[in-house]
Amino acid sequence: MSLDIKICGLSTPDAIDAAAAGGASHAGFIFFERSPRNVAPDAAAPLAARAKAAGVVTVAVTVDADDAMLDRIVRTVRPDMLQLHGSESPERVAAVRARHGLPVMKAFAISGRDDLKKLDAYRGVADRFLLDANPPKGSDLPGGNGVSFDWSLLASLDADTDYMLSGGLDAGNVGEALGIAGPPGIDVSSGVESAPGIKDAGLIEAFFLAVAEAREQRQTAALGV
Ligand SMILES: O=C(O)c1ccccc1N[C@@H]1O[C@H](COP(=O)(O)O)[C@@H](O)[C@H]1O
Repeated sequence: MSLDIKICGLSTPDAIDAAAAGGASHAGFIFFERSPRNVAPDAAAPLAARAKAAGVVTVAVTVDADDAMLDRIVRTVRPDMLQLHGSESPERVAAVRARHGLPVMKAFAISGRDDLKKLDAYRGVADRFLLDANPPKGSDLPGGNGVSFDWSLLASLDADTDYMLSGGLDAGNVGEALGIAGPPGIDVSSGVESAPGIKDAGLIEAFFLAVAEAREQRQTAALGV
């Protein structure tokens, strides 16, 4: 089974290259001023072009952005996909998708089974889901907090739900997350940073190695070797 891997919060050519070299399927760029990973559209444009040239799908991450901001990002950065990480309604997701003609990944904060029911109103509207942890109390950010949720909750998701598992992943826990949830995609940001907003090529490489190791182990176990 294939696995999409998104490295999020990229802001330098070196980090793009490390993500692409490791085999990232998606590269995320944060357009949210309060984030230490925030990039201006003008600065993100050449980075996104670099990721695209390496065959990586580019994702613009926004939080309750208005049309003017989304217009500017789409015009300048030309992302392949939009990630809506705020409290966007199903109607807003549909409107954004129609206005820009781009696939939309809608993010949800998960802390219990009831949170997964919220996805239902977005089925057939969002192209994909991103399931993240609830931000810790007092956090200024809706994502990128390095916090995980109970991955076993995902066992109750419909098998055909297309999502990325996100929140607090790193090289040390991604194998366990894959084993418990078996997601179609994973997303990491602070787990591959040496400090908030500073991506570390060594940590990115370690993350991909941990994913490869875990997948190999699962394959071996499935074959009963
Ligand atoms: O990373 C941010 O600063 C951010 C800001 C605003 C919205 C979303 C953000 N990040 C998203 O959250 C996930 C999880 O991050 P982490 O791995 O727990 O640090 C990240 O991949 C982004 O999609």
